[in-house]
Amino acid sequence: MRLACSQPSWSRACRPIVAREPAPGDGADARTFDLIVVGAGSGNALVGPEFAHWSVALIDDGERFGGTSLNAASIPSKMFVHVADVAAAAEAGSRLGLSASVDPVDWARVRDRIFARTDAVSDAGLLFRQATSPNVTVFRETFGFEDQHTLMSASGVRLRADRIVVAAGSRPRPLLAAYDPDPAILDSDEVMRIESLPESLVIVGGGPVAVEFAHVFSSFGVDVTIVTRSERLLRGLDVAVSERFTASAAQRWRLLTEELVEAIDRVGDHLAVTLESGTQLETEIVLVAQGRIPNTDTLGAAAAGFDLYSDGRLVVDSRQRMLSRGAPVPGLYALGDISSATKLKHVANHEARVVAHNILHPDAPIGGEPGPVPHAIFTRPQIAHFGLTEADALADGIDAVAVTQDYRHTAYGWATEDETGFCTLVVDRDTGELLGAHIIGPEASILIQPLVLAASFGMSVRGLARGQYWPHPAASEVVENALLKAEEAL
Ligand SMILES: Cc1cc2nc3c(=O)[nH]c(=O)nc-3n(C[C@H](O)[C@H](O)[C@H](O)COP(=O)(O)OP(=O)(O)OC[C@H]3O[C@@H](n4cnc5c(N)ncnc54)[C@H](O)[C@@H]3O)c2cc1C
Ligand SMILES: NC(=O)c1ccc[n+]([C@@H]2O[C@H](COP(=O)([O-])OP(=O)(O)OC[C@H]3O[C@@H](n4cnc5c(N)ncnc54)[C@H](O)[C@@H]3O)[C@@H](O)[C@H]2O)c1
Repeated sequence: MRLACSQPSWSRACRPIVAREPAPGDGADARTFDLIVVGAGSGNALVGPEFAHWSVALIDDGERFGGTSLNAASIPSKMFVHVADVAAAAEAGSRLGLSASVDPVDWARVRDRIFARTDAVSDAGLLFRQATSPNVTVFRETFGFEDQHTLMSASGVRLRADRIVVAAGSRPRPLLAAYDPDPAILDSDEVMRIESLPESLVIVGGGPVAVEFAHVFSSFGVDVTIVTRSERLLRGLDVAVSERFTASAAQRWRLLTEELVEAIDRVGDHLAVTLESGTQLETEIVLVAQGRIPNTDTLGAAAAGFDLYSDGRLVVDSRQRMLSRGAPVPGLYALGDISSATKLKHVANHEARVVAHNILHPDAPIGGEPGPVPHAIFTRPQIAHFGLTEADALADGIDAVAVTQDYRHTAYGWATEDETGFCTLVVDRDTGELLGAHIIGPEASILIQPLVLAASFGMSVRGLARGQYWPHPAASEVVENALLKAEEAL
């Protein structure tokens, strides 16, 4: 297998920048702006027309402009997932009386269609900022804090502002094992741009990145092995969902649980992966999917005196203000992966709206989450969830009841011959309100939304199913029936 580029396309040669002790007069020779935004992912979206009269420095060191979601995460990965879904649906046709198969996947066409679209959006976004946003100056290199209001780049550019937004995101956590750098040991930033499909892939990790890419590559005919230290995949989810998914995954992928990678060695065309148990795997490429670490180190955030969690995230209050020694630092805000415990794009987007409002309207600040945060995982089958599991609710001393509706007992489930899908609702017996919902099955990412709506607006499940029409025989009848069961159980 050849890689599209010998260097990881997303690697940044950024060294930690250690801040000096702030000194009086520091930053005097710096270029001064009304606002500095570090990170052109969700941070770029924050700078709307309402900032037209502000001078803004927009800093981003990514090889492609526009942040992780556009260039290396949610958007391209879901474009690959769509192709994988089409391939998987064709393969599944035999159970329904349809003979269909997938010819060898034209990887180059699949990949190039996706990146032609996202690269064009990235290029257009940069052009918009550089050519048609006269108040915005774009800086394309790594910056670090010199003091709490001054940033300095490796090349010596110094910028200063009273208001700074830190939206610098996160990066893949490196593999803790003995290995020499090898172009076939990849992270999620890199794996989508490989030159050709490998015959085999070992994925290290058991979270969303692992299971989404396992679905993509296995649907494209790659022999996939997952190595995870946990006893099952997606361990943070509702236990029944995690168990059902793990059982289904084990039928399609080689699954090695409670295993750690000890070493990776190159042997000719292949990599030899040695696990702590002594098991040896031979593979063409390895995908490291062991979570992400916030970019606070490259920013020198600790040395600048900002409060950090033990996992390296910036501490912010409900208004997204950055803290130093427990107190908000005037004018400084953070958002997205660099500060949020929930590393999701819709969370970063919401926080960007909060920050923009609070900068523009300091006398009428807003903050906090608008409701439960849904999380959809685009693997096969899809998974979506929010809120508490039944076990969480009981542990919190809440009088909760949980009900489960299987897909296979609905007309949609008959049509698709679904055997694995279900929807579990966790409901507060006192109020009838939804505390959580956990869905595994086709269209889960869409089916979750009426439940998010009900929970966000404090609706009781009483009357929720009967008080509206549900199109028959759509997948949404799974949710309708679950709500009817919940009402009966109260
Ligand atoms: C493979 C994958 C799939 C995902 N799929 C989904 C999904 O389906 N749905 C979902 O909601 N979420 C998904 N996520 C998570 C989502 O991508 C992130 O939560 C989101 O991109 C975070 O956005 P952000 O604005 O915080 O940071 P980013 O978009 O990462 O922006 C930060 C920017 O700051 C720049 N930067 C960092 N440090 C510095 C510095 N010191 N100086 C200058 N610039 C700097 C970086 O180059 C980067 O461009 C996925 C993540 C991955 C890895
Ligand atoms: N559909 C989506 O919304 C989506 C898709 C992909 C990624 N994401 C986001 O991107 C982030 C990264 O995803 P991820 O799957 O890489 O991370 P994750 O943190 O969810 O999972 C990481 C996996 O690696 C394992 N791991 C961590 N450290 C390890 C170590 N030292 N040794 C062995 N195993 C280790 C964990 O046990 C876990 O199985 C997540 O926060 C997720 O929310 C979201």
